[in-house]
Amino acid sequence: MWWTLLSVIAGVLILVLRFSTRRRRRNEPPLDEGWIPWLGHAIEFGKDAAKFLARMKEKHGDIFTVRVAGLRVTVLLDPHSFDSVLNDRDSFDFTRIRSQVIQKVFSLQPTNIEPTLERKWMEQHFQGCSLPKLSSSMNTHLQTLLLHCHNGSAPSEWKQEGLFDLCYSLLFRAGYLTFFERTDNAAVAYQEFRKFDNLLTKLARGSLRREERRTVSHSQERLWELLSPCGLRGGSESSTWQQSYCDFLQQEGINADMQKKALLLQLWTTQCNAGPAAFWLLGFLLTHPEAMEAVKSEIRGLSTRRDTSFQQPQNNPLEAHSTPVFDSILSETLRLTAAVMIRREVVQDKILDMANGKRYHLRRGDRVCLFPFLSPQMDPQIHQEPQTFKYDRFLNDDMTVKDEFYKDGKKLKYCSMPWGAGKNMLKSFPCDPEAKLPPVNPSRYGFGMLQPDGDLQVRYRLKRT
Ligand code: HEM
Ligand SMILES: CCCCC[C@H](O)/C=C/[C@@H]1[C@@H](C/C=C\CCCC(=O)O)[C@@H]2C[C@H]1OO2
Repeated sequence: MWWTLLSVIAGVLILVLRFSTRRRRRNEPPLDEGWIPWLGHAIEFGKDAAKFLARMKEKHGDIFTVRVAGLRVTVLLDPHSFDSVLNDRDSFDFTRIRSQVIQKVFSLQPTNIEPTLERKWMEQHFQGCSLPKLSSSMNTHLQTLLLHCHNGSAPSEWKQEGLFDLCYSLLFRAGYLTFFERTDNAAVAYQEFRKFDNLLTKLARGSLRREERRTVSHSQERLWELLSPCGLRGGSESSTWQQSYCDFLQQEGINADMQKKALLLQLWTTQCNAGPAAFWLLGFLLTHPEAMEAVKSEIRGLSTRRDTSFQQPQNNPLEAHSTPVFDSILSETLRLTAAVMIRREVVQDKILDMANGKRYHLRRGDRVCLFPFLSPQMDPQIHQEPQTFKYDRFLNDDMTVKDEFYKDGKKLKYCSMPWGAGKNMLKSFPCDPEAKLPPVNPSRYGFGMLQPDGDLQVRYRLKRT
């Protein structure tokens, strides 16, 4: 009896292994299936994608195919060859992957909205004439929040807090007030947003525990509620970005339930990167006195100029002037901490031409993934000592912005890709002067700006000017 059962199980296992594994064909990239049936490398990938892909790069080179949760993913790590993928929209599609992840994370059903129509709407509301208005409103909200961030204590008194929470909370609330104009609930929205954002990578990978699933559902419900005025117009003349977006969705036949879910997607995409980016930028400055001195000196130089832009609270002087030192520090921060994954589905068999002349056959139904964080951003051939923060890495000797970088003697079109492939006054100190920045949370590779594992405690107060 036992023997029969065991041999049936063994037979099924052999069949699963036989049909779920694949052999590498001639002209295909090196194939690494991993040893766990079906899952392949999914666990290692989800735990720390950068570490896993660096190990695979070491083993196979700039292109290889790995098995991840039933899918074959061809990873391309040669930035000179990125355009072979990015410029071929007939063979590589991103709409299906995007809708799948959006459905999983935001419960948003795929719609028939033409992607170019939505992009056009976004451009109209975020770029061109709309941008200065948004930017000025953001600056005003930031200043107001900074003046009131002392919860009753005098603004000039020292306060201690984790820098990450300080930055994320400030940037989120200012962004929320700018886009959603709901003055009553920004702090509550932030609390719920952080709970949701903390579990978002697990939600996307389908690895939430039961308790975590409850937390996510509860935060989603609360956020939908907070964002929900779609269709329940307050004043008929309401002209917020939020109302206008809902009108656009309504015209495209999207019902009220989906509209509020779409608003949460927009809240997340517009707010999930700025706070963490501000944290890393300030964190690097606070732990690198030389960089702090250089940027302060650049700003002092600007503020002694005889112009009025510094006197208008709604203006951000950095927007109106050339600030190569600040720009270099920002580029260096993003090089080290922005980690998007550019994923595509291969929709027809394709011969991929690499910049070195090699050609690889890619199979229809597989996925392709570019991970610019590993290369170009952390590639030692492109950026010397890539793990080290060098504030002047993006500066030329004559103090102009440096944007020429090389790999294999050839100039790179992409030397850092924090923005993916789309077209698209506070005084503070670390509490401990020797403090180091916390390491990154490795589960967030692939989801935009990285977040720290831990925090950097700072003391801060508003500086009298
Ligand atoms: C350092 C800060 C930021 C980084 C690193 C960042 C990065 C990105 C990346 C990688 C994408 C995906 C592009 C693609 O699909 O190819 C994206 C999309 C987008 N970002 Fe940002 N972003 C930042 C800040 C912001 C801010 C402050 C806003 C708005 C207030 C914003 C609004 C958007 C929007 C609307 C999209 C399009 C989303 C979509 O396609 O549905 N981002 N961003
Ligand atoms: C999980 C939400 C998908 C949002 C889609 C939006 O177009 C992209 C916005 C990016 C987002 C990148 C992070 C994760 C995308 C995962 C999709 C995939 O695996 O292909 C984040 C906000 C914007 O920049 O960073």
